Amino acid sequence: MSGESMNNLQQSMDANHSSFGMQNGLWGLTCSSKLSMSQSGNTFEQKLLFARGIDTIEPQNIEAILSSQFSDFDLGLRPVHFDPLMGSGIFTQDGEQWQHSRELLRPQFMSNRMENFEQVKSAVDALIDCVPEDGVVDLQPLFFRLTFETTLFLLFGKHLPSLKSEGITGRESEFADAFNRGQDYLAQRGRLGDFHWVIGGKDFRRVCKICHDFVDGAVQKALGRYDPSKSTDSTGSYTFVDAIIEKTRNPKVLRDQCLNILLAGRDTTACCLTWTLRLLVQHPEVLSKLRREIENSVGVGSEASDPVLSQVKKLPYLSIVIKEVLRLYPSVPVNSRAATKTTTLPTGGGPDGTAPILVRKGEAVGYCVYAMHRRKDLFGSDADYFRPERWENDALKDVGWGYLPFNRGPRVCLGQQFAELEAAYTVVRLLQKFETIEMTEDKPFNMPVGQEKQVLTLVVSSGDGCWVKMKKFDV
Ligand code: HEM
Repeated sequence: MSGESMNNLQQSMDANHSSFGMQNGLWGLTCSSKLSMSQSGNTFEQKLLFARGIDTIEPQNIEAILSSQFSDFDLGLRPVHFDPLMGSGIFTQDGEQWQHSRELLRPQFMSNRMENFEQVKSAVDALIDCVPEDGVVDLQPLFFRLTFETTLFLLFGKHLPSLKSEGITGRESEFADAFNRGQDYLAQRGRLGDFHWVIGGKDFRRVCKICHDFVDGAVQKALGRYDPSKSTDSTGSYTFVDAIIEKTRNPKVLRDQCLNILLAGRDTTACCLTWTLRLLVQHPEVLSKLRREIENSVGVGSEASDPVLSQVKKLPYLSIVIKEVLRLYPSVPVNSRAATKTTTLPTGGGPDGTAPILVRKGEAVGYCVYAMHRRKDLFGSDADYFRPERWENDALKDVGWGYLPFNRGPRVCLGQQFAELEAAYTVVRLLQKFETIEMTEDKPFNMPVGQEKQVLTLVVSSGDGCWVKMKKFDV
């Protein structure tokens, strides 16, 4: 992971009043001080050269762009920025094309197949086996490999070309490296807005080709084994790619949809897991409370049995821990849409910033979930702190559009259920297997929450990884 390293997103936003919408693309955070801005509470109008845009952390406005005025907005330049790597898939489409993809993919996410969960289990076991004897390990790259492997499984099942027998958990594959680099390029293109074409040289073309060749190989295999007379393939299993093949055999369409899901599913969950472990280690009282919950429900120690799906779903403290992690570190921290016609947003205009605000056709509206999730008027005076208990007894039930880790509205995340389950299961297994998880002496992370080094690509990951020392339970 490379990308833009910064002390933290919030500081960058405060310093610049942010500018996450000006690029008329996705996650286009700029760091310019030459912007002309008019500030109205939580919504800002910005001008850069001839472009005007709106940035907002106002739930009402975000609800408008994502739901109540859905047709007034689209993805802006995202499809153009992402095209060389991702082509046309659910993540880059608008209008009828997007609707078609959503209808195609939605049933796959709904059918919560046990086979997927079994695969998550074996990938987590492999992760645990990667922890060295002395227990000192950076968990962040391991989480990235875990979610890469599980998302690939979701897409292709066991039928992957060129993966070694031990799976990609054993080594970073050429494809994984290329996909990482490709995403860095996409993030840079997003930040450059109309000038995205500056990024797109030989190396970018090379990584796109590696990714395309790999996915094309898996698609060809799936096409080869497809039997139209059966609703499962001839080996009895049924994967995302099989489902899409029932609607189209066009290899480019299949490649694009698969890459789009891989993009959506991998880094988001890996970042969630990284921040979860960092926050737990930084807050031993939360870690102990969580450990007690797991001990009392599914047991801990070398003899503890692998939890079943229904047990993982019924861990109330774990569920608010993950909720709180995604409040402080929403995997997609910055996002944007562009107006398809001249329209208004409910608030942010007029002398006191409470009147509707104009958005002209083509202008971008950026929204920063990261900053919104730290608003003290929404989450309390201790909003900057990690305190899962704030979610207890439905205390935040009225926060509505103020809490948005998975988006809402027609384009709400399709993988939410899968991601929550994968993250919860991984945490349970780690706490079952390891008696202690703590900071290392060499690389402690004592910075106050939010002030640590962060890396912003399409997601926000940790700039210092997640170095911990873990001790297994005695056998
Ligand atoms: C903690 C983990 C995750 C988080 C925080 C997350 C968050 C999000 C967000 C914010 C969006 C909206 C993006 C936009 O419209 O601009 C999104 C969309 C999406 N996510 Fe997730 N996601 C996670 C995991 C996953 C996983 C594991 C998958 C699939 C394997 C997935 C599949 C999708 C898809 C297909 C969309 C596009 C939906 C559409 O445009 O209709 N996500 N996700």
